[in-house]
Amino acid sequence: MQFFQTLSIQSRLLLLVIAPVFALSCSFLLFDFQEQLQRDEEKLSQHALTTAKFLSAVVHNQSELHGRPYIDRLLKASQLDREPYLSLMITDADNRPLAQLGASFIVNESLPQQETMVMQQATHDVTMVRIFTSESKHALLGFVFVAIDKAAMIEDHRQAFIRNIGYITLGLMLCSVLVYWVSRSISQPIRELTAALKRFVVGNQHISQVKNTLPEINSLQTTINEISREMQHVEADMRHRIQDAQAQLRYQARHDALTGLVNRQELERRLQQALEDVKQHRANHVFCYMDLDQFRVINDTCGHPAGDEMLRQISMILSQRIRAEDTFARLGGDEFGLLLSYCQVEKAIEIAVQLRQMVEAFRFMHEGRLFQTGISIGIVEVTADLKDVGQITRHADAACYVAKDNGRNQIHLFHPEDDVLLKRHVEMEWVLRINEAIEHNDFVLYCQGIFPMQQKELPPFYEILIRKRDEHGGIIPPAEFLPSAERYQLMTKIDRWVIQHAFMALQPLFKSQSTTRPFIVSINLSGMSLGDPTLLPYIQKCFSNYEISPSHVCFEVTETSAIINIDNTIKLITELKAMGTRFMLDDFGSGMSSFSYLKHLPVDFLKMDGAYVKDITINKVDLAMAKAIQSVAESMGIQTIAEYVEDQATLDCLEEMGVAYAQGFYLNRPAPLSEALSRHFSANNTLQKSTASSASATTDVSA
Ligand SMILES: Nc1nc2c(ncn2[C@@H]2O[C@H](COP(=O)(O)OP(=O)(O)OP(=O)(O)O)[C@@H](O)[C@H]2O)c(=O)[nH]1
Repeated sequence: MQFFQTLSIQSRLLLLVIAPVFALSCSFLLFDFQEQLQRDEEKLSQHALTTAKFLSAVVHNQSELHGRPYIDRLLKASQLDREPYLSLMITDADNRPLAQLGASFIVNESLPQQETMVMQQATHDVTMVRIFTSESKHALLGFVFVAIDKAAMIEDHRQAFIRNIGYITLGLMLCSVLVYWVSRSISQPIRELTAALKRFVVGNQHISQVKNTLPEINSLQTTINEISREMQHVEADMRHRIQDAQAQLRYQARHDALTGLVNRQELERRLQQALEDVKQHRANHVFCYMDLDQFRVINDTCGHPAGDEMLRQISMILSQRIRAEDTFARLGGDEFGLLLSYCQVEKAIEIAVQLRQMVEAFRFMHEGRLFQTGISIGIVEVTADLKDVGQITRHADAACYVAKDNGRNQIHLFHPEDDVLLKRHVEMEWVLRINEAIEHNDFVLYCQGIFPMQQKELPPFYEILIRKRDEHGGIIPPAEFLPSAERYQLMTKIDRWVIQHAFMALQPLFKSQSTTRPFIVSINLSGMSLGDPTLLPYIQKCFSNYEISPSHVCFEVTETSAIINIDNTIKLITELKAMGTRFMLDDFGSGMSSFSYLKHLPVDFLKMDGAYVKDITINKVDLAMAKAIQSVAESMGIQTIAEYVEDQATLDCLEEMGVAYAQGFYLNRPAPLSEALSRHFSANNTLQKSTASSASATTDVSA
């Protein structure tokens, strides 16, 4: 059964049709062979007996044998000569042959006394009849023997049987060809369909097949052809949709959804091409940065959708004046960019004037009210000395700022001094934002661990770092706002905010858990705070308000700011140290006269400037500097801290040198204060490498 299941349709049909027919035919022939043989044998026996008796009667009626010629004629008349299996012999009383017909045979047995008898004689059945005289003495005249040659008869039947088997085999072979042809007409289309379906599976939807004469296969093929056609339609449809979607995505990626103008990314790409063109072929291109004047008035009085409508209308009007080879883009909000290709500055100014006039002449109607606006345009020529696209847009932005500053609805060609003006403007904006952040508590405290290397049982430090939250919940790094804060004397405010909020956050922890896993927080003080005489009482008040032990706090002062305010700094350090607070000299080694001032500053720790630590394993001078700092600190009983530790080799080198503490991305990255401290209480905070959980932090610039 198992074997049968593995056979193909063709093999199964051949097996089912040919094998039984062959077996049946052979059985039938065999049966027929035996029947025929038996019938012939009986018929011949009967014939032999009748013939023998006939001859014996004839001979008997003649009373004597009339010589050989008579007997021969008699024999001829017996019709035996037509029968191939019979032979006949007449003998005299002494069994000497008198006449013979057919094959010769010898009766060599002693003859029985019966008058008629059938004897088995080798391959012959011999019928014997005694011939007597008809007179009363009843004397024996002779014998008539009729023999059946059974061997010859069997041989003839056997050959006939073999011939018949041959005919049957031939017939079956023809039949096999027919069966093969029929089965092939079934299996072939199935094979073709299977192959087509396999191609279909790997993505070729063209599975149409030639028509087949078998109705069942035909119906299957028709169905599959229909599926194929349907799939081809679906595929073509899908391909079109995908192409449409891709085209739409490509369009959306390059265009502004509100106005349909090119967007900032596309404009920057074209600006890049223009810059390369200028550098390679000295082409003339001009870029204009345009900003609508007092646009927020429309938004505020008519609502955002009306503002959108106005932006759409102005975009449409200005587009009409812009040449096909130019790029007019919306950069966001009410800002537009215009790249004038192959255009001289004079011509660009002319175009800008026309655009400004068009905006001036435009009236926006909303709910029966008419609004008028202006546009400020900054122009910058794309020249080969410009570094990149960023510089082109910054210059254009600066020129536009000057145009606004000149009273709005103006055109201004970029001048290098404009950058300074813009920078100042940005800084002024930061002043506003920092004051707002202090008021609304929009700063966030982060911290980074500082771990002991020599005496691992010592408590770690956590340096408090400041970040600002933006309007979208993102985090702004301190490098963005601290320079402005320093320039506009906001650092004392920021330092106080940090001290107060760090103490507020740490108060419950110091109360409950500081004894189980002690740690020290390290807070940066700016140069401006060091010069502020009211800082000391402020810190003292915070210690008492938040019940923080001064021994849990360390203040970091930079070498340069300490030097500038040396007297105040020494006073502050001395007073706070008397209460138990520790001090750390930050960025040590960055100033020219670091060592000479060190002996005047009673600090507990020295933080080596990261610039030496970073390349300590590859730069011999840095290594020598670090060793010198370590050696001086050791001789003064001051412990050292190395920042910017970024790999194991640096860590090993510092440990071997005797540096007491290490800080850096290799150990841990800055993380929100609460997150870092909960890690402190849940983990073993001796020296350990940074983990993925702290990867959220950004590049650090200490506050
Ligand atoms: N309707 C609408 N307003 C937007 C969109 N994007 C930004 N704005 C608003 O556009 C205004 C841009 O104002 P600014 O360019 O900063 O200032 P202004 O009022 O135009 O004043 P000046 O530029 O100083 O002349 C802000 O009120 C934004 O809220 C926008 O897609 N649709």
